Amino acid sequence: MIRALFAILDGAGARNNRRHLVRITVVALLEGLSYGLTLPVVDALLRGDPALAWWLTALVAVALATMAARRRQITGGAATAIDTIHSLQRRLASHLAALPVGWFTPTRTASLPQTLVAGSIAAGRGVPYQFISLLGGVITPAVVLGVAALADWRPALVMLLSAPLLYAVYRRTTAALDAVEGRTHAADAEATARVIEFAEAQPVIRVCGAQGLGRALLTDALDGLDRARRLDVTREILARAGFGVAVHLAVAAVIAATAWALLREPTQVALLVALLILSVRFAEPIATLGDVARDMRAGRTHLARVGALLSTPPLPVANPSLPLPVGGLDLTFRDVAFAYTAPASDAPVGPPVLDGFDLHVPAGTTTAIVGPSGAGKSTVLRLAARFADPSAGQVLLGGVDVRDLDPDTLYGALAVTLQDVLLTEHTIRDNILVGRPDADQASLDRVAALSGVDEMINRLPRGWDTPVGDRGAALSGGERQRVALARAALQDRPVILLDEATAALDPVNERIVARWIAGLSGHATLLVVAHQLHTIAAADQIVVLGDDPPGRIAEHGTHDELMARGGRYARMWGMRTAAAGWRLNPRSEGARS
Ligand SMILES: Nc1ncnc2c1ncn2[C@@H]1O[C@H](COP(=O)(O)OP(=O)(O)OP(=O)(O)O)[C@@H](O)[C@H]1O
Repeated sequence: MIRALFAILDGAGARNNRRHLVRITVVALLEGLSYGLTLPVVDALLRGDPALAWWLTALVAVALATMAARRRQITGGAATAIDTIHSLQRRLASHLAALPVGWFTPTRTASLPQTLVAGSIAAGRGVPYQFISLLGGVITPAVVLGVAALADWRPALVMLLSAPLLYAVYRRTTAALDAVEGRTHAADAEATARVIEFAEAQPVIRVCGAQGLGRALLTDALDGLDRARRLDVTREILARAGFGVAVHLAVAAVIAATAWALLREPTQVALLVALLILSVRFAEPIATLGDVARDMRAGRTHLARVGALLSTPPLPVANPSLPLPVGGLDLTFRDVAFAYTAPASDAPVGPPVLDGFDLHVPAGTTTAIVGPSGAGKSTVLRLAARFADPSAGQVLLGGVDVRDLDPDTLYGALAVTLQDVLLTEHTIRDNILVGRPDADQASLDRVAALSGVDEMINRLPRGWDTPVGDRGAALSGGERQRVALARAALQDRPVILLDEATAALDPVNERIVARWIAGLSGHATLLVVAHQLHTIAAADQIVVLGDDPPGRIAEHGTHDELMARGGRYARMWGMRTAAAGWRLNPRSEGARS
């Protein structure tokens, strides 16, 4: 555990905890000495030895020193724990911010609160609270053993022999419990992910009448957790009982050895009594190890998780000092291949989504990507934003491979609006200001007008100060997209990536997106994934991502060029235009207007 703890501490944290280990060691030594002094005191008392006064004075002096050292240990322990928790949580937060976006799968995300909170608390408690028992359980008996050896070697030898045996029992029981704890945590994370999924999917589950299926998935996960916990508790009880029996057997052996050695020597009765008292003192601190075993085991598991998280490599940057060219930036995909991989391994989970994909978006121009659902349009944007890296080929921003750019440089050049708009539980103003916190009201008004947010502000009673609710739940899909568009426009970045929200497929939002694109084109390099062809008809370049062969551009050109060609794009346009003409007629449902 100590290795796991020091492996995750930074320099200052390690120094603090090392200093505190010294305090604990001093207390444990003094405690062992005061236990040990009971031997000469009892011996002198029973013999009527005049040296009793000296031994008593020594015992009182050591007891006072122990009290003072313990006081220092308690105050120092609290400060060490608080500092450790605080600095570790900060490190974990900044490490998380540097991890690749693809790392955040639902199961990993579900276990994060436990790793962040329970993990850092375990690190904080490790030395100040758990090592007290651990070191006390080792150092204090060692001192007692030393004192016993000075009086008589036979009980001391039994104590010495029992120590490795007790240690072996302790290691064996904790190792078995570690394995169970690991399984419990995995079941815990799985159940948490299922609970979140179950809660979030409620509307779909109810509308589809799939309550039974939803509940079955949830109860399966909870049953798994229940089984793991039962096993955990059973093993815990057996382990504690086993260790307790081992400690009592050790005490019995010491008492038997003492009695066997000294009972036949009537002159040594005083020493016999003193050694019997000492043998109990020997076992006492060891027995407490059993009590803290669960805590220590849980602590070790939490520390291992924190260690694993901290050792997850951050987004690799090949050449972080490379700067971007000043001014407009072009975006190039050069012979890119990409397949999604399983979270736990690098094994592809399906066929390549992109294969031999080439695209050049000149600086200051607008390129739109269209194509059938699942063709890989959003994936192109994810690669441009480096939410994932291609398995082959390159994505170049301003001529520089995005893998060579420090994340601050890369994200300093990009504004990204995804299909699933992410808003935080603050006001409309706060959510837009995330893009540029120091922006003035004039800038806010400008982007609000460009993104259709002005209409919302005028309509909503609290205007700019309207809370958007949990993840923007108080706004419609189209309204959420408008806030996100305003945020991206406020960022004023040379490159803007927009994945149109399918939740905003209505003529009003379509016009808003078209106006937003027109307002920014020429000022920034725009790459837009479009679900509404009308929003991107004015784009400088439209690329159609095909599914035959998949992951490649089937055709590209301007709207007029593609229409004149009469290929895929023209067919898509024709279908969308035809679909737009359909409406429900009260008299003949499905009739064309
Ligand atoms: N995280 C993921 N893990 C595994 N496969 C994924 C993941 N995300 C997307 N895919 C798969 O990759 C393919 C391309 O997905 P992508 O989201 O890029 O398509 P799209 O063209 O944007 O679709 P849509 O128009 O429906 O949004 C799809 O087959 C999809 O199932």
